[in-house]
Amino acid sequence: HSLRNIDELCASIVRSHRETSQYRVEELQALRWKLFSREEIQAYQSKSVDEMWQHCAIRLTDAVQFVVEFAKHIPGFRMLSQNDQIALLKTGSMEVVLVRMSRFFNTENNTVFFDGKFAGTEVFKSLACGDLIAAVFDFAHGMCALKLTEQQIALFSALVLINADRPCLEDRSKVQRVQRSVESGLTHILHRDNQESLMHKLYQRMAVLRSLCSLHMEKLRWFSQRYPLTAHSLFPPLYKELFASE
Ligand SMILES: CCS(=O)(=O)c1ccc(CC(=O)Nc2ccc(-c3ccc(CC(C)C)c(C#N)c3)c(C(F)(F)F)c2)cc1
Repeated sequence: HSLRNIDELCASIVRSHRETSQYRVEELQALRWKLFSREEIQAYQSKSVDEMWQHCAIRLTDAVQFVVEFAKHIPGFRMLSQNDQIALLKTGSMEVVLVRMSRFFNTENNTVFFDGKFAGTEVFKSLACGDLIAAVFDFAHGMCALKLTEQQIALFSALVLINADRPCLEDRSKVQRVQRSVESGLTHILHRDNQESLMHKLYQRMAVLRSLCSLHMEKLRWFSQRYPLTAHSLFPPLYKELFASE
C-alpha cells in the first residue's frame, strides 16, 4: 500500500465510525453523572427474567444496527459475498457493540450508558446473568484503561469485524486481504501516535471479546430453552438472525 492509500483507508473508517455512532463521546461525558434513581433501579429489578431479557435484546439490537451500518462503509467489506458479510456480522457485531459501549463507561462509579442514563450492574440483576454482566463491565474497564482515541477505536472496531478466522467463511483469502489492509491502517495510526506497544494489548482485548461473546451465546441458548416463546416471538428479528445459533 502506498501511504496515500492507507491514509484514505483510515480516514474512511474513522468517518464511518463517527457517522454510525448514535452518541458522541463528548455528549455522554456530559451525562456521566445522570444515574438511575432508586425507584428506577427497583423497576428494573422487579421485571421478570424474560421481560428484562427482551428489554436488553431490543437495546442491543438498536446498537447493533449502527454497527451493521459501520461495517458497510469499511473499504472492502461490500466486495465480500453476502454470506461472508453475514458471517462476519454474526460473530463480530456484538464484539464491536461492546468495544463501542466501553466509550460510554464511567470508571469512577462503575456505570455504563444504558436506556438514557448510566447504570451499575445492579440494574441488570433480574437477567439472572450476573457473570456475563460482570464480564461486560470488566471488559469496559479494561478498554478504558487503554485510553484509546476515537480514531484508534474506529480502526480497532474494523479489525474486530474483519476477521478471516471466523467460522464458515466462503472466501477466506478475500477476507484475509481486507483484514490485512485494516491491520496496516491500525498499525499506521498507532505508529503515528507513537503507541505501537498498544498493538499486542489490543489483540489480548480481542481474545477477551471472543470469550465474552461466547458467554453471551451460551446464556442466550439457556434463555431460549427456558423461555422459548419470548426468544422466538418477542426478540427483534435481527437479534435472532445474528445471535440465535440456528
Ligand atoms: C453501538 C452504537 S453506539 O452509538 O456506540 C451506542 C448506542 C447506544 C448505547 C447504549 C446501549 O445500548 N447500552 C447497552 C445496551 C445493552 C447492554 C447489555 C444488556 C444486557 C446484556 C446481557 C444479555 C443477557 C443480553 C448485554 C450483554 N452481553 C449487554 C448494555 C450493557 F452491556 F451495558 F449492559 C448497554 C451504547 C452505544
